[in-house]
Amino acid sequence: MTHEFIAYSDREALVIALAGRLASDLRGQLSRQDRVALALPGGTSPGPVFDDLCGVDLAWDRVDVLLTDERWVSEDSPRSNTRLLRERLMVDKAAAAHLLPLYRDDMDCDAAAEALADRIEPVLPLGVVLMGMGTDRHTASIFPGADRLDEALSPRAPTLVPMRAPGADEPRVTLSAQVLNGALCKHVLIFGRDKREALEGARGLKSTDAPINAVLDGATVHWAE
Ligand SMILES: O=C1O[C@H](COP(=O)(O)O)[C@@H](O)[C@H](O)[C@H]1O
Repeated sequence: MTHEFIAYSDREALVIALAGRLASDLRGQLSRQDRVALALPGGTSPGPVFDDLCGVDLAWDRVDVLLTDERWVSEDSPRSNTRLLRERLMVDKAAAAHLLPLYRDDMDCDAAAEALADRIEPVLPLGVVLMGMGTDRHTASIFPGADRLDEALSPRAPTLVPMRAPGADEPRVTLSAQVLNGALCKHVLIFGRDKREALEGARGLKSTDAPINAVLDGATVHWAE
């Protein structure tokens, strides 16, 4: 399994470099094709990257933005990843991008997964993906011990998998490892010594114990303390 690991001097340096890298990946793909799909994580880490990325000059009207995963909570919840995207990415120049939400308030996540997947599939494969990781080594909402973990890791996985896990506070939907791995450019963002240790400790573990391992091949990991 090969991935590149970049350690930055501090978080600010990481944020500037990563936003620049995502922008250049997007520009490169937009120079060769009409549209690009960009998948982004939620949680606590990516907000500052979104703050920088949203102001960059590129053909945002040709970018389809989606989440790597969503917590099944309405958009007025502070835990909503869609809310984070709307507030921190879909502003400034990036407001011209097309957002494909991973949440519906009229259904539970099991009933909605297929309908949401129908809207995502026309924009696949992903052009660029940024993923996060928890200290339990979950990525997107592919958690160790989750009820549909094997399905989310399978090469025959559906696009979007509903997920419940002991480590997740609420039901989720997540892009499967197959969809995440289909991206032309893969990046992982992690902050803090504990996450670096978790990543190093994942070496040699099965993906069921360390789901991050299922998406690391060919990825660039961006880390700062
Ligand atoms: O719950 C989630 O967790 C991961 C990691 O989040 P962080 O707060 O530790 O940065 C995130 O990548 C994922 O999108 C999110 O739903």
